[in-house]
Amino acid sequence: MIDVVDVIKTYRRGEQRVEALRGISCQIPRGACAFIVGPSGSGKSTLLYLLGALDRPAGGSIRIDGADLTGMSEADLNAYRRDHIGFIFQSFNLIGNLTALENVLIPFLPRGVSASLRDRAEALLDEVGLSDRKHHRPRQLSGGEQQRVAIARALIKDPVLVLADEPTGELDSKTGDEIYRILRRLQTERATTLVVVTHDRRFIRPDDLVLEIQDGQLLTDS
Ligand SMILES: Nc1ncnc2c1ncn2[C@@H]1O[C@H](COP(=O)(O)OP(=O)(O)OP(=O)(O)O)[C@@H](O)[C@H]1O
Repeated sequence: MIDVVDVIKTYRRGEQRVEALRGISCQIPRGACAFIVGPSGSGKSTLLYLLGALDRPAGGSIRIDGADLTGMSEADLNAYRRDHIGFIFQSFNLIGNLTALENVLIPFLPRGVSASLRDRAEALLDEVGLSDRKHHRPRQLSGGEQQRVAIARALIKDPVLVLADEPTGELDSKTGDEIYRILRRLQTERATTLVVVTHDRRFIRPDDLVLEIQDGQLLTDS
């Protein structure tokens, strides 16, 4: 369960203060699929980054399965993000000179890769339909294939939470449909919580949680 209470985020832009989030409260049940929607500049990515421990709120609290992100030291926050949260970005963010398999293993490269971990990475690439692309580099892969590598990379650490920021924003609609099919299948199989920022509401299903933001405030939470 993700528990967000009265979260505030303010940015400085020169002399100006931008109130990106103005008291957001919501709960996302474990294993849910939640979509953050709203107009451009409303605070969607800001909320996603706070949930992903990439930044800290100026006020309020965020708990994930009881872990209080807002109370953590910088080192603990970095470790929490590294070990428990998977990220999927619009522009895939793969490392160009590494193969698909090596990209999936990135979260573990600094700590060493065991044979069983390598097997797990290969199995994940099989699951996202890239069995015959494991040793290709990103430039040899289509956008949809690159995003599938990114999905495998997000899942390799068995995260409690997967965050996706416009995951189909750079893909055509057919490829986008495919990416959501894969994401949802893997999320359901693993009972991982998935939170997605999108402009495209056609991917939202009736059982999903919809967090609609406008001017840094939540309009609805269901
Ligand atoms: N690092 C930053 N410094 C200053 N202002 C920022 C920063 N990041 C975001 N903002 C501002 O905070 C507000 C919310 O931005 P955010 O990126 O969260 O919106 P968004 O809903 O994700 O927008 P979009 O749909 O266009 O990506 C905007 O006014 C934006 O300009």
